Amino acid sequence: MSSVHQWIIYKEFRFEAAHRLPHHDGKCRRLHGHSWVGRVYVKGDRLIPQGPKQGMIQDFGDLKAYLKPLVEEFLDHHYLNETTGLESPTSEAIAQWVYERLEAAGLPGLHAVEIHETCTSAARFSRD
Ligand SMILES: Nc1nc2c(c(=O)[nH]1)N=C([C@H](O)[C@H](O)COP(=O)(O)OP(=O)(O)OP(=O)(O)O)CN2
Ligand SMILES: [Zn+2]
Repeated sequence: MSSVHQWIIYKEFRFEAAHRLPHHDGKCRRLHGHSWVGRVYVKGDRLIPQGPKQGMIQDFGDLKAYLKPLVEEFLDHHYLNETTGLESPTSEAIAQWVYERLEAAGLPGLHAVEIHETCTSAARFSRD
């Protein structure tokens, strides 16, 4: 009987951005900002056997390259309601938004995207 191997790695990304939740019944209705932390999780079932990426499922540097244009063009120092086009840019909605863009960019092994809005609040999006 053979065992199934699986590795999951993540790359963290950070951005400063403003948002508001226009339908919220509390303070989040008002324009405010966060130091957001995101994580993209990638899975793989084999380690690259040789060469400069030996022992990796994927190079963290390659993950960073997929994230960079998203962070620069849409997330860091942006108003998320405008740049994402989300009516209510919650952590949940932003996690899905990032996931779908990474998926469209063809990131191999994409597993999940996590968005931490504050030190105590986060959401994770993945597909079954
Ligand atoms: N499920 C969600 N709930 C809330 C979201 C969200 O994206 N998903 N967002 C907000 C607000 O944007 C708010 O900025 C964050 O809320 P909260 O964690 O309550 O922030 P606090 O600073 O009050 O956190 P404490 O650690 O409790 O002080 C609201 N809800
Ligand atoms: Zn907020």
